[in-house]
Amino acid sequence: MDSKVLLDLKNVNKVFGNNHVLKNINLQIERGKFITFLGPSGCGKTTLLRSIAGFYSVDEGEVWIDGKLVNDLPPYKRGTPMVFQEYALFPHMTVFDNIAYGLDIKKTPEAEVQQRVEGAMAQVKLTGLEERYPHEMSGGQQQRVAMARALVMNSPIILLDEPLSNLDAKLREEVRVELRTIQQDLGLTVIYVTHDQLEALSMSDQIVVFNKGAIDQYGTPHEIYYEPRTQYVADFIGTTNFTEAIVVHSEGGKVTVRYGQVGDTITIASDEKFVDGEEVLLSVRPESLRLNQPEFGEFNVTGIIKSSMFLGEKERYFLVDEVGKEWIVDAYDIGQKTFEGIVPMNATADKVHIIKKVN
Ligand SMILES: Nc1ncnc2c1ncn2[C@@H]1O[C@H](COP(=O)(O)OP(=O)(O)OP(=O)(O)O)[C@@H](O)[C@H]1O
Repeated sequence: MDSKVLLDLKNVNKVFGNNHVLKNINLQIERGKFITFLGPSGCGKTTLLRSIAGFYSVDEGEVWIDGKLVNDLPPYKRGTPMVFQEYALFPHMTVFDNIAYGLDIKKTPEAEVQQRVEGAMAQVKLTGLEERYPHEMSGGQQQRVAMARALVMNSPIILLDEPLSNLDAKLREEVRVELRTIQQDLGLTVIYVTHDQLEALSMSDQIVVFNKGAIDQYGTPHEIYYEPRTQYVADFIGTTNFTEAIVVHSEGGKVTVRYGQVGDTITIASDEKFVDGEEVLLSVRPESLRLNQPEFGEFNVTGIIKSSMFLGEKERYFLVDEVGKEWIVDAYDIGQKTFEGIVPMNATADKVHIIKKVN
């Protein structure tokens, strides 16, 4: 086994009654990475996390942690602590006691508990706050206590299940940065569950996108965003425009497609195999489109601006093309200028992604 691989899931299946919740999950996670399980509610993220931690046994398949098959081991023997929503700190215990809890259960000698808790507190920069109670700490500090509680056990993997979901937007952003910094500084392997796309994109080394109990894509944030493998992934991550196209020619990683009413063609790079005549989808991100800049990109669409919306850092335009299809175009740096009412309007894109259709 490759020693870089810390967690290896082989053909994992989990069924609740007649609900097939995890379908043939195959996944390898490398040491020292921040991995995010991303998907809408009910797609199986938590079930997989709990199956890794040992709270659920899998119905089929194998769970390997650090080269060891752990299918039959209970949670405390797997050493993969989970941090839940609200961090599950004990409100009546001091920070020190909260962090020491797992060691106390294992009847660790007192001197060792003292030393390890102090070490973990120093790692997450909480030294000096030993005697505080959770309600006397900020949300970010509580998150760090929860991390220290996992660190003190010398765990190979830390599992976090939507740990920021109860924080307000501003604090969430702060704690995100903090969590990522701790993970990188200490070289931890973290699996993080969220349904928040921005959170996944901004924190992760790799993202696993779940679709109804199966993995649709496993890749870096950039790959997931710019090279979504399926329509589902493209749609779930951020906002995009889809349009139908037909493959005219495909050779050497370059695919030429025909699209739109006029039958324009464009050549797009892709690792996937396509055949001539194949029906495909094109995905064009709103920020890849530029209004009234014909030289900007090869892909183009013409229509009428129906409405616009001010979103702070950008203005979002809704353009309706000749066949009544609506396109979202995001324009940055335009100040007070507005394109509303100008007809016809042309938008061009420099980045277009091609996606296989699933039948
Ligand atoms: N203990 C259980 N018994 C029966 N069904 C369960 C159990 N746990 C989860 N499920 C079902 O399995 C499916 C996946 O749930 P899971 O919690 O893994 O999804 P999720 O992607 O984590 O969603 P969320 O973000 O809402 O937690 C759901 O249909 C859920 O109802």
